[in-house]
Order: sequence, then C-alpha cells, then structure tokens
Amino acid sequence: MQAPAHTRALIEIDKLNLYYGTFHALKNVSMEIPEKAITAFIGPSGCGKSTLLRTLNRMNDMIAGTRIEGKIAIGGADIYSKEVDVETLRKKVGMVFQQPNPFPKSIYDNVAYGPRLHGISGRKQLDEIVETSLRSAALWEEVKDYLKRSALSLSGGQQQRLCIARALAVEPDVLLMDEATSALDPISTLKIEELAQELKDRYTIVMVTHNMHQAARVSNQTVFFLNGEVVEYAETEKLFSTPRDQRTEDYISGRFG
Ligand SMILES: Nc1ncnc2c1ncn2[C@@H]1O[C@H](COP(=O)(O)OP(=O)(O)OP(=O)(O)O)[C@@H](O)[C@H]1O
Repeated sequence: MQAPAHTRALIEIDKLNLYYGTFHALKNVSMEIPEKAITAFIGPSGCGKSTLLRTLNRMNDMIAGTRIEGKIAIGGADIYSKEVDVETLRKKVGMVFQQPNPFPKSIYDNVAYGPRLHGISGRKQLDEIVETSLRSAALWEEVKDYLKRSALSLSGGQQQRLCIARALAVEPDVLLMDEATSALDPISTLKIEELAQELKDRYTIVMVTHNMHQAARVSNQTVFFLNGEVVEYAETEKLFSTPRDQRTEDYISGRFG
C-alpha cells in the first residue's frame, strides 16, 4: 500500500512476515509510511500493531524465538542488512513506550544520556541540546529551574514528555510511540497529542493507539490491522468517514474490539 501521493515515503515495508516461534504474528504486511506526518496503527488487542512498530527499530531482535521474512527500508536502506549497527538505527528511530520510563537520574542527565553515549561531552553543547530537546518536548518552561531534580519527581505526563525529549536529543528521523498516552490522564494525553502535532513537521511519527478517537484526532494516515494483517490503509479522514472494508467499518463503529 502506497503513501499518499503528495508525500514521500520514508519507511517501506515489503512482504513482511513475523513469527514468534510457530505463531504467525504479522502476515505479508506491505506499506509505505510517509515522512513528516503521523501514521497511526489501530486494531483490536493482539492484532500485531506493537509487533510491527517494534520491527521498525529492531526491538524485536530482543525477543528470543522471533523470526522475520521480508524487507524494511528506511530512507532507502535495508534496516535488517548485516551491515546495520542496531544502536545507530535506534538513534535514528527513537521510541516512547506505554509507561513513561525515565532513568533514575536527574532531568538533565536523562536528556544528556544519549548525546553523551554518542560521544558529546562539552558542557556548553550538552546544555544546548538539553534545552532544545526539552523545548521541543514542550517541557522546558516547567523544568528549567529544576534540571538537577530527579526525573522520578515529575508527574506521569511530564515524565512522558521527558522521554520524548530524551528520544529527540539524539536527533532521530522517526519517533515511534507505542500507546504513549494510555497510562496518562486526559490533560496530559491532550498535551502529548498537541506535541505530536507540532513534532510532525520535523519528524516522521508512527503511533500505536488503542484509542481510535486519538487516531482520528491526531494522525494523517491510519492503518487498520486484524489478526496480523493490514485490512485498510488510508488517509485518516477517509478511513473514518468512508472505510472501504466492512471489517474497518465494523471496528470503527464499535461493533467489535
Ligand atoms: N514475545 C511474544 N511471544 C509470543 N507471542 C507474542 C509476543 N509478543 C506478542 N505476541 C503475540 O503476537 C500477537 C500480536 O501482539 P501485539 O502485541 O503486536 O498486538 P497489539 O495489536 O499491539 O495488541 P495490544 O493492543 O493488546 O498491545 C498477539 O497474539 C500476541 O499474543
């Protein structure tokens, strides 16, 4: 399935199959994900949304017994080729999880962690990166006077924005969000949704969400999955107003899932 005509595909997934042992979790998935836009993955529990998301920065490598067939290219480069350095890939393809997971370190050190790992040690440069990343994650104003405080002293919503700042600090191209708001209250959720809208001008965002209203509110494209297969992929407005497939219609009208 192609990216909408007016955008350039950054991620190309071609005939992807993924197996957990003998369980066939993703079945012949092909799609193009456009750059600098938000693409949402929706579908009932267990349909393979998170599994597909994890293949995009090879988090599935960490799950024993997982096997994949097919190809994923980002920016034209096969991310499963033998030459790929997975750490470099994960720098380019950052991820935010369901539960905010800041390190038990200061706010500053959380954001500086990635840049330091990649060899940046100058105080001035790190200060700049920390400020820029926190500003991009809409957190700077709230924490600028408390950078030495533990990240764990922040609220859940602030912690999640800190995790986004931490991902942005290493200058990714892609930001993966795996149900990044499902543990948050409605106001924090709204903040993250607004933030995603701002970030999409600079980053390619792929989000898994249980909440189809969120997909409808936030994303440009939506992909509907069922039993490891892509049922429908369309511009979000189209998918929710005039779905092509009866199963999509049944799902979005709340008949199952
Ligand atoms: N590590 C694993 N080992 C074996 N099976 C797994 C593993 N992770 C996921 N699965 C199975 O693969 C299928 C897809 O799971 P996945 O988590 O991708 O679905 P999902 O659509 O993201 O669901 P949810 O919305 O509940 O998170 C499910 O049947 C799940 O039980």
